[in-house]
Amino acid sequence: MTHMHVAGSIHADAVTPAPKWLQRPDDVNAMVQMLWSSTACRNDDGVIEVGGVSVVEIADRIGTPAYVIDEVDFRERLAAFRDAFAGMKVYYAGKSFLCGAVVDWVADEGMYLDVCSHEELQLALAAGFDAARIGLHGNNKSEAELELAVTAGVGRVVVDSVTEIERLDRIAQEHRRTVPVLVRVTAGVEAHTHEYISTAHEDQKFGLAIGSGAALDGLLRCEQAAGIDLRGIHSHIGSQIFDASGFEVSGKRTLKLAKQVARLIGRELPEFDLGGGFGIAYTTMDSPMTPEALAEHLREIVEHECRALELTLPELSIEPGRAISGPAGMAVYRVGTVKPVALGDGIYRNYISVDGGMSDNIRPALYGADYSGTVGNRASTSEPALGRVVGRHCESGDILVRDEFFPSDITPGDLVVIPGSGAYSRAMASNYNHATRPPVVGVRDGQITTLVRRESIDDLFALDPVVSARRATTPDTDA
Ligand SMILES: Cc1ncc(COP(=O)(O)O)c(C=O)c1O
Ligand SMILES: N[C@@H](CCCC[NH3+])C(=O)O
Repeated sequence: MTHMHVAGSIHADAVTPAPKWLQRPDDVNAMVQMLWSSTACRNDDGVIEVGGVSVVEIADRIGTPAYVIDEVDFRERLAAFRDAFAGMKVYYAGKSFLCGAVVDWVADEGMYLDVCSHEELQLALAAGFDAARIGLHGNNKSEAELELAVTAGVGRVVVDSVTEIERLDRIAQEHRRTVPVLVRVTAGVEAHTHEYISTAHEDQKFGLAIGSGAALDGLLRCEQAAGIDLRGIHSHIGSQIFDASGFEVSGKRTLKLAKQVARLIGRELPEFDLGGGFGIAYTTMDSPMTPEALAEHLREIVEHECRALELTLPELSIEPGRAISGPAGMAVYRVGTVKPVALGDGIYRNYISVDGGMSDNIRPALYGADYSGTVGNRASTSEPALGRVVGRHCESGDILVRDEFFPSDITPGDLVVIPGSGAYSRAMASNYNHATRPPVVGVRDGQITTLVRRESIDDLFALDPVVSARRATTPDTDA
């Protein structure tokens, strides 16, 4: 077992018994509350409600598994970043979760949008988002993708290699445009997070390394490119980061590079993007910073360095994704089987199998990510028992919640609700074992709205020419 935490329930009076070191109800409640979106609560019947809708109603009407987004909470988090970072541009990182409704919410809150693929760019434009407020990322942007960025007039392209600089310059010139560009650099920082979501060390695919001189070379190439308007530097150190020290080191190294560039090109670069990566609480072991605290830290770091280097303060921007979409979402599953497995010394663990799994949340399998969970359809007074929520896929690593206390009377038909599921869950969902990807519903003021519909088996069959052809010629036996 890695560690214990409580996710349990939402109200102090119903909190699942906490470990000994966490016995003060106020502490428990505050930490547990952090995991959930702002309108989530357990109602008088012991059922979890969000946006004024009970998870029982959601499960009955929409089915399970389902992702549920608390619209009020999502918008509050957008606004909290916008206000805390006033004077800076806040780009919502669409990779964490993007759909038409989210594009609208980002636009309504007056914010910017970070897209990192041709498809995300197409979605944002199809949903009517102002191209000038879009930033495009990606380490291997295609010709078609860059062409769309140029012709649509995206606000900035963050370039990631010399090949891309040459490609973008050519495309921009073909269209007689000049494209605003930031150069993504790696500052050689070891961010305190999982290796696969750490992006500022130099031996990986993103960015141009400061240490080797590649970043300086890329910046100078951009400055000389007729199709490129070099605006500044971009540095993203990684994701699910709680500690500002990584930003401090990368800020120092990046601004030193900005100074060096300013000397060589005879002008200061007007923009600097610090990336995203701000951590959220998946369990009570995590303690995220507020947007206000983050803004203060990041401002201080940049102001201090600029003063020391005698640089004018550039226009700053950030790209939070998870910190906005993550806590706004929860996943709802139906329990299918409960299997107690003896661990020795009279201890057992309940393997709680639900109707989803690694196809709708790959993060535990991919990063060893830890989640919390609770029974959502009822409160229980039964003794807590150690549980592991597992999916229905053909993998023993198909785990959704590794260690959590659930009521010992948890039973098939119960609903398991997993908070913190708004980011990188639906966005990274797959069709493994031909699973159909779950829907995303928005809840607000007692209403359920489909944000992304559930995939059907017909959607999957339609991708398969053999099955499609045979179905077309086989009489319908269901009739
Ligand atoms: C360049 C860039 N910006 C922003 C983000 C968003 O990260 P997060 O969702 O952790 O805030 C990422 C993902 O790690 C990224 O690679
Ligand atoms: N997908 C990752 C973070 C995104 C990394 C993007 N550079 C996660 O679930 O934590």
